[in-house]
Amino acid sequence: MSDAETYDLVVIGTGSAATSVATRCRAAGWRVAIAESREFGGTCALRGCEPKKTLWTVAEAVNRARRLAGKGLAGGGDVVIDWPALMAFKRSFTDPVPQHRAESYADAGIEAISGTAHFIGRNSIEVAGRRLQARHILIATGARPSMPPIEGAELLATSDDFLSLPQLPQRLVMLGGGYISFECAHIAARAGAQVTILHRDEQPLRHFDQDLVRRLVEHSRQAGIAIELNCRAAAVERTANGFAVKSEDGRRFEADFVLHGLGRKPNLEALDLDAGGVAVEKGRLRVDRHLRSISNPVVFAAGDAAAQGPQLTPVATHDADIVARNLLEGCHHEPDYTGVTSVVFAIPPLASVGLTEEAARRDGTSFELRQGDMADYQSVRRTGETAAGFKILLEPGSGCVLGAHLLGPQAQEVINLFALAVRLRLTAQQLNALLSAYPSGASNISSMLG
Ligand SMILES: Cc1cc2nc3c(=O)[nH]c(=O)nc-3n(C[C@H](O)[C@H](O)[C@H](O)COP(=O)(O)OP(=O)(O)OC[C@H]3O[C@@H](n4cnc5c(N)ncnc54)[C@H](O)[C@@H]3O)c2cc1C
Ligand SMILES: NC(=O)c1ccc[n+]([C@@H]2O[C@H](COP(=O)([O-])OP(=O)(O)OC[C@H]3O[C@@H](n4cnc5c(N)ncnc54)[C@H](O)[C@@H]3O)[C@@H](O)[C@H]2O)c1
Repeated sequence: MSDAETYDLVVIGTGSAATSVATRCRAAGWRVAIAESREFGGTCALRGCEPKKTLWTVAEAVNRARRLAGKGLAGGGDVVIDWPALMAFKRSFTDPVPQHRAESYADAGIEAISGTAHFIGRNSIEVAGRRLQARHILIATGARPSMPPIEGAELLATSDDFLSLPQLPQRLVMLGGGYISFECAHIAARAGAQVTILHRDEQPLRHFDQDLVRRLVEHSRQAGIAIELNCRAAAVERTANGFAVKSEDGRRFEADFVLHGLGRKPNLEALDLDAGGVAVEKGRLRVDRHLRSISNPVVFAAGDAAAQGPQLTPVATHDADIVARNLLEGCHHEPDYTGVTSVVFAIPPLASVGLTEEAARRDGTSFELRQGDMADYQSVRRTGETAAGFKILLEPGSGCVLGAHLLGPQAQEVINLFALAVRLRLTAQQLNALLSAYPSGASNISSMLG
């Protein structure tokens, strides 16, 4: 073991919650080290949003070609996904990331270290046989699949495995009706696989508007995805030619690949937080409203590891901004998760920002509702898509946009305008003042607001 090296900041992790803190502190003249146990780049760039969106883009193109077959697109019905070529295309985005990150750390003068970091004292980290002493430490270690109480859970494949499958298996069973299962199911189904989602209750994608979720479930079923509700996975076992999943109510599902879509939890196990005096409760770091450990003021947390907002990239980058400002300007900044936008990249996508009708009713918040089906809108018909709808919640009196929920071919883009409205407390009237390009997804907003 070498003597301790001293730093102003040691960052653990190289994902969306980590890098900008390291680069901003380094730009301010700080001595900074960053440690990573896997390839440099984190989940979003290597194993999450980015590779998933590449696969989704091709699956969506295939879906669109099939839907437009006979509507001027000759041969559209014959378009298929070439899975190995799709994987090669995906790797053209992901493969360069680690090297690129390593070079940018070196250019910035940040010491980048490969290895799993853990605490050896309140302000000391050990990684790759080196002891690093730091004025500040940032935990940005992300999340990992939770270990569910399912017999044979070690047989489950993860989203990492799905996103790098060399060949697509024929029969896939997805456990859990959340983001990962829906997104992977829609991609795999368009690539010709037989897909089943098992969800434990009646409300898959439970943070989304449930009327639109029901519409998406029905549409997914029409696209050939079997969705079993009230079906809690209880056990997985190997069979002669694959796997079998048993549900609590005794049903059995055969598969070649069984995906874990059961939720992710902060990735803290390897850190030896006790050695650092970093308090944890029920698997979550205890941080104050400045994202600082309540038990060790040296330590900050951000992103999925901090688990203060939803496990999403915009939350991780927002946390990173707050931590960088707390480190560089004094510790008085707090994250504000108002108007965090979220999209399930199903086909078509389902998007959401702000208050849902269900939450408003539960909390007794008054609202005016604008809702409707958009399947007949020209912008939707032109894509051949048949499932589209919206629901918007407005504050009575002021007309401020409290929440917006969209299903349809351009939902992932149009939702951002509503997100701006929710975050800045814009009114329906102000949103209606938009002179949007016509025809476009955004030009439907005035019809939605009525
Ligand atoms: C399949 C999938 C699809 C997703 N799609 C979307 C999407 O479309 N939109 C969206 O907003 N969000 C999406 N997310 C969520 C998003 O990827 C995460 O919220 C975001 O990447 C979290 O960033 P982070 O920096 O907190 O963690 P991460 O990016 O996970 O970075 C943590 C890093 O820390 C490293 N690490 C962990 N422990 C140690 C240790 N002890 N020592 C050293 N290094 C360590 C890990 O190897 C990892 O690289 C998706 C997630 C998944 C899994
Ligand atoms: N597009 C995106 O932004 C995106 C995509 C993928 C992942 N993510 C992030 O990653 C996180 C993890 O994704 P996820 O899909 O694993 O989790 P999730 O929390 O979205 O969904 C997990 C679901 O599994 C269900 N479940 C739990 N145990 C079950 C059982 N035994 N049988 C059947 N169902 C069961 C739960 O009710 C829950 O609805 C998400 O919460 C999200 O923040 C985001």
